[in-house]
Amino acid sequence: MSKDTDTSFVAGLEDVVSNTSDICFLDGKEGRLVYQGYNIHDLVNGNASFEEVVYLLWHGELPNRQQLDEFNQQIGRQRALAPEVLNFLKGVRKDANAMEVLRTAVSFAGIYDPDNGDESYEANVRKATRLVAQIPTIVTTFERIRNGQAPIDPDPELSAASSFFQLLTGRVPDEFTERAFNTALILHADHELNASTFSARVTAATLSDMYSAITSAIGTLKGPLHGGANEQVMKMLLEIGDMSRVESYIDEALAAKRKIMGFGHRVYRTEDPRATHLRKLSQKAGELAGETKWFEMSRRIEQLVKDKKGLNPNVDFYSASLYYSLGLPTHLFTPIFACSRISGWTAHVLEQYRNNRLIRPRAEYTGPTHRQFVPLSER
Ligand SMILES: CC(=O)SCCNC(=O)CCNC(=O)[C@H](O)C(C)(C)COP(=O)(O)OP(=O)(O)OC[C@H]1O[C@@H](n2cnc3c(N)ncnc32)[C@H](O)[C@@H]1OP(=O)(O)O
Ligand SMILES: O=C([O-])CC(=O)C(=O)O
Repeated sequence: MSKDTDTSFVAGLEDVVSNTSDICFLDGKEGRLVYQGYNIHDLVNGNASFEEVVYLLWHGELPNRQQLDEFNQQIGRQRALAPEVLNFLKGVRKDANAMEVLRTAVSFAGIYDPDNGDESYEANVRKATRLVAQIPTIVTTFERIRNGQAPIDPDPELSAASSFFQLLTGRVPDEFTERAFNTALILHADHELNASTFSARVTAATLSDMYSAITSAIGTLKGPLHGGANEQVMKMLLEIGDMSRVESYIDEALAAKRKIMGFGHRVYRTEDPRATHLRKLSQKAGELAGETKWFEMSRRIEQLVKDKKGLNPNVDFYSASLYYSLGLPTHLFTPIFACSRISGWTAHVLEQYRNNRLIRPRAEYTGPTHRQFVPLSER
């Protein structure tokens, strides 16, 4: 078959540049992650709030005091779910996968969004604000319902980090938990053209709506090669169970050519700069919880995988033991990733709408050509 394209096949689109973007700069050789010009280390060390980072990703500038107060109010006021979405959460099977519930609830929420059908840019910013506000409410409310607990009304005055714990447990978290969770939300907020963000942009580029794009992204984040890895890391730690079993577990897994979850990255060839913060927070959270074994086992796994395979931990590795030490259930780890990444997904969808072109790559055809059709009666 004649070839009508000059470009050659690149497995997994590795290093292929698909669009320009002002949102996030990733230097895989130096291990640098920059949101709209700000290094994540400066955002974390400067005690930025997650809300400031969301504003930065969407508008390209950090908010001043008045802009931040207004933005916090907008988010706080939009946390409550539409009754139809709440009823969906009450009716869905209690043993459902939390990411599947989130994916379906977000898709459902789009139908009841007050701006449904309005595709103006302003309406899309309002939809993005509702998504940032309501995804944590969906995640925490379903968790309570499935545990036989009554949903909790959101408190519009709380920060995103505090609100998550209040909606889950009914109590505002202590200072360390609030700070650690806020940091984790900042670190997961955006990451250039990762698989789920790309998926959101592909959907948006057909000029489909914001909720369709985010539904695509949630389905993509769920996979264990992407956001789903954080849950798999904790399952691995629990399965190993004890420091004495770490080395044999890793040796067996590597000998069987199984992937060690939370290691490796398509772009970073150095330490993932997010892991640097999450490692410290995991250690501190373990000390405060009075159980350091998950952190210590993680450190040992890190050493072994580095020595034996030359691989570094990614964002999903230390977030697992951190969340576990903060008392969060393992099956909420990937939905928590979505509570943060919704900021980056929506920033990219808005950017796609501002400067759109349909995303439609080609495949290199490897199947047969010119086969002779045989009628059904002769096959
Ligand atoms: C938020 C995020 O999405 S971060 C990533 C989260 N995912 C994970 O932690 C899952 C484990 N990691 C992986 O599967 C991969 O490293 C990915 C998916 C992140 C990147 O994948 P790719 O860039 O396609 O790299 P690929 O899978 O081809 O790996 C290259 C080589 O390193 C090996 N390798 C990569 N990651 C790992 C790992 N975690 N454990 C063991 N070996 C690994 C591969 O087996 C392969 O070896 P080979 O060349 O001998 O066959
Ligand atoms: O960039 C990627 O491929 C995956 C990742 O680390 C992220 O989405 O945070």
